[in-house]
Parts: sequence; C-alpha cells; structure tokens
Amino acid sequence: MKQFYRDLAPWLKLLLRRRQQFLVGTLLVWVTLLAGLSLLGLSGWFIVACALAGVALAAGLPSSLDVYVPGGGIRFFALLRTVARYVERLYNHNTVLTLLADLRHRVFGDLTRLDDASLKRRRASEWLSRLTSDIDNLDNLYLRLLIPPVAALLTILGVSAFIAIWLPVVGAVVAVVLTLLWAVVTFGYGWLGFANSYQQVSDQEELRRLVLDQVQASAELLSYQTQGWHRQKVEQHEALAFNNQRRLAVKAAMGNAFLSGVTGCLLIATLWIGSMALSAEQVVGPILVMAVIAVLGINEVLVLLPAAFLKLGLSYGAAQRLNALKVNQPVFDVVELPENTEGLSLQFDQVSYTYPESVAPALINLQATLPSQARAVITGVSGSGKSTLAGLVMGRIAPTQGAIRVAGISPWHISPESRADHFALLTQQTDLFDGTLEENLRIAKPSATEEELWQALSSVALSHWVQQQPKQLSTHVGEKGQQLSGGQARRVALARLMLRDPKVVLLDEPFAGVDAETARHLAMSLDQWLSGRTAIFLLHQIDDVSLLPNVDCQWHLDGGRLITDTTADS
Ligand SMILES: Nc1ncnc2c1ncn2[C@@H]1O[C@H](COP(=O)(O)OP(=O)(O)OP(=O)(O)O)[C@@H](O)[C@H]1O
Repeated sequence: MKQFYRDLAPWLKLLLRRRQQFLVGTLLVWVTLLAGLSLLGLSGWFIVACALAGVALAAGLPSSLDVYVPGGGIRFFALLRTVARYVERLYNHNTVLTLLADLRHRVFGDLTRLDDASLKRRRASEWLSRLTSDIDNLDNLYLRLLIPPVAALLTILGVSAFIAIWLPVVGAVVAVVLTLLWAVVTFGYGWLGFANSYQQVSDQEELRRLVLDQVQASAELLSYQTQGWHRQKVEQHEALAFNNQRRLAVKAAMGNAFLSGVTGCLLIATLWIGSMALSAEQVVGPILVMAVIAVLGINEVLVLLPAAFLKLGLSYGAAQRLNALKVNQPVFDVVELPENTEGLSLQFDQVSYTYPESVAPALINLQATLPSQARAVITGVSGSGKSTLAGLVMGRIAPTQGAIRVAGISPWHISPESRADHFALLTQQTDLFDGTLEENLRIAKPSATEEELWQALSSVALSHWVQQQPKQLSTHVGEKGQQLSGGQARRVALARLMLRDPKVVLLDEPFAGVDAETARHLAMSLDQWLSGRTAIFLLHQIDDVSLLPNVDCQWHLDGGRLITDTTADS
C-alpha cells in the first residue's frame, strides 16, 4: 500500500496543484447530480400530490393544491440541471486539457533529460506510448477516479439528509447502505480489477510492438516466408490480451449488476419502511413517493464508478512506467563553454563505459589526449566501441568510470545548447526529415544564405546533381531521405554539418557509400573545413591514406581498449 501511494504521489501532487479547479469541478458535478435528483423527486411529489388532490375532489372532499410553487421548483431544477451540466462540462474539460498539458510537459521534460543509452533501450513507439496512452491513463485518475467518487459521496450524504427530514429511519438506512455500497464500488472494485487492468498496460504495449514489427519487417518476413509464424505470435498475444479484457468486462458487468441489485433492494426497503410510516400517518404519500424516486435516481450517481475503479491498475501501471523515466537522472549544474574559443582539447582519463543492463564494458580504461585543433583517426572493427566513444565525447552518455574532458570540462556537464554550438557528429545512420533539401540543410543554420547552402552542397560534391533537379533546392528528400541514394543522403547530412561552426568534430565513416572520386572530393573539402578545429575520424579501417591528410594521431580501438602508440604525421 505504501508503495502504491509512493508511486502515485508525484502525479497526485501534480494534479492537486490545481486543487482549486478540482474543488470547483467537483462542486459543479455535485450541483448537477443534486439538480437531477431534485427534479426527479419534486416531479414525483407533484404528480402524486396532483393525483391525490384530484381523487379527493372527485370524491367530493375539500382539497386544494398550490401548483405554482412546485411547478416553479420543477422548472428551476430543470434549468439548473441543464445549465450546471453545461458549465460543468465546459469547466472540467478545460481543467482536463490543462492537466494534460501539465502532464505532457513533465513527461516530455523527463524524456529530454534521458541519455542516449537509456533512450536506445526502448523503441520510439514505446516512448510515444509514454507520451500518449500513459498520460491519458493518468488523466483518467482525475477525470474518473477523483471527481466522480467525491461528488457521489457528497450526493449520497445530501440525499440521505434530505430524506431524513421527513423519514429519519429511511434517511439513516439510505445513508448507511449507500455509503457501504460506495466503498465497495470504489475501493473494492479498484482491488478486484487491479491485476487485470495492470496487465492491460503491458498487453497493449506488447501488442503494439508486435503489430509494428509485423508491418515494418514485412519485407523480410515475406522474403523468408515467415510472415505466418510472426502473425501467429501476434494472434497468440492478442488472444491473451483479449482474455484479460474479457475478464475485466465480466467484472464490470457484475459490478453494475451488483450495484443495481443493491439499489433495487434499497428501493424496496425504502418503500417498505416508508409505507409503515405512511400507515402510522408520520408521512404523507407525496413525500414518500419523492423519497422513493430520489433513491431510484441515486443509481445514476454510482453507475460509472465500478467500471472506472476496475481500471485503477491502468493508471497505476502508467504512473509506474512514467516514474521509471526519472531513474538515473543526474542532478548537477550545467556549464557553458566560452563563446569564441579558438579550439578545444580532448582528454580521456581512465575512461570506461558499460551500457545499462550490459555486463561487459564497451570501453575500458581509455587514456589519451588530443590537443586543441589536432586531428585523430580512430580505427576499430565493428563493435569495438567507436560509436560509444563518440557518444561520450558528445556528452550524450556519461562515463561509468574515469573522466573525459573537453577544454577541462566534462561534456556531460555542458549545457545542450553549448554542446550544439561547439560539437558536431556525423553518425553512420543518416537522419533526414521528410522535407526539401533546403529545409534539411537549414536545420543546422536557419539563417544561412542561399549561397552558403550551395557552397555546402558543393563541398560534398552534390551541387551539380542538385542543379539538374527540376526543383533544385526545393527537391523533396522523402521520409528519412528515401528519395536519395544512401551516399547522397549521407552527403546531405555532411553538408548540413559543414554549415555550422563547431570546435570539436567527430566523423563516423565519412567516406562510406561513395565512389573513390567523390571520396577524394570530400576529403579535400573536409581538410579545409577542419582546419582550426579538433577532429576525430572514426573508421573501420584506413583504405586510402590520402583521404586523411594532416592527421596528428592514429589510434586503434580493440575490444574497447584504445591503443595510442601509432602516431601519424602526414
Ligand atoms: N545501446 C546499447 N546497449 C547495450 N550495448 C550496446 C549498446 N550499443 C552498443 N552496445 C555494445 O557496445 C559495444 C560497442 O558498440 P559500438 O556501437 O560503440 O561499436 P562500433 O565500433 O561503433 O561498431 P560499428 O562500427 O559496427 O558501428 C558492442 O559490443 C555493442 O554490442
């Protein structure tokens, strides 16, 4: 129970920061419910009173009835119910949208503070579901699990007190039975459906993952003729998830049946006790009818609670998953690198890095120094740790041991803005947006002139090709640059990088995917552009030394260890 509260507490605190809206929203729901019940009760009273007055007159007995006051009351409650419901919907929807914004802001903030290794541990679709369905489930906490039960309890107490004015015993019975019923359909049902609804969170995520795999990897599955095997996996999981949902639906149906059963019995009890009071002339007929109709209407107040509380596990599961985003988030003061620095030196001091959930370290005791404005080439076979090293230098992950320093400062501690200004990395994977060439280039420098864009394209031997395109700079590159060849897309990424003015540059396989002549062109452009910057080339092997002029250090990564004794002076 303690753990349950601890997991939900941060989100409840966030929701209750808007407690004023919560109170007004609850009050509006309460007024709407009371107006509805009052309308029902008063109408019942009025119809019976009219009928009795009519019967008395028909029997020749003197009888009178003031129809104006109750008639006015009925109109008042009818209007109040409509207006209160309208205002309540407007107000609570506004509150819910504000809360959604609060929640998204908080979760998005947590996501942006995650390091590369944590981000890579999950798929983009999983992060998306944190931002969408998990947040919606937490939002339900407010909309379905906080406001309705409070409004329902207040209504129960209000109706019981109202009945007790004429029928104290009935009022007491109604209060006790409905309060117990309220406890059962809230706490009891929360407990009853917890395991199933908690399971539903992971079921949905797993199902989404499997279906996405089925679609995304359809080409591979088709070529290996294994789409049936994978579809079977999806179907098996779907069946499990469906079973779980069915159990939850059965519980919800049983909950409603139980609720109707208890309120039905309460209605009979009210009628029975009230009839005894009527025959003892303690109460008049119309009042008894009003009490019975009020009890009848109370069903409406409670009817949504069982289904909402059966899904408590959904909100709890979502809270737990979102809480996990905060784990390992470091707390430190970020620093800025000086604006106009000439160059930045790099120092690795016994740096080791082990990925979370990995046993073997990816990098072991790296010891090296790269002076400011110097160039290094680091070679290493696939899996030797080159990308990990790049992630460390870029400050995307922090060393698990040792220290890495850029101009004496740990990159991990440098602000993201300052890092973006001073550091640049060309990764092996090309990330282009589904837009035009110009839009993709301007991401690096929105204020770039057209001349600068052409210059950058010319540096990567693409200007000629772009000039031949009908739309030139407005040529669409497609999603992830799919309308370009692999080599062209990488060159666009390189041109984008060259539009900036970073002091530390890391180039992961800059010559991959291009022919020998283009590679020479790139090497020449890079040589000029890298002058005055500190640079590291990350390569599997050196195929052509002439592509790497002016290299000061040549290092080799072997199984995560850096061998620095191969010094080149070209
Ligand atoms: N996100 C990750 N989680 C766990 N282990 C990882 C992760 N990324 C890389 N590794 C492991 O770390 C080691 C170094 O990987 P890294 O990607 O740095 O190698 P690399 O030299 O860049 O390889 P390549 O040339 O193929 O890109 C490998 O053993 C790899 O399995």
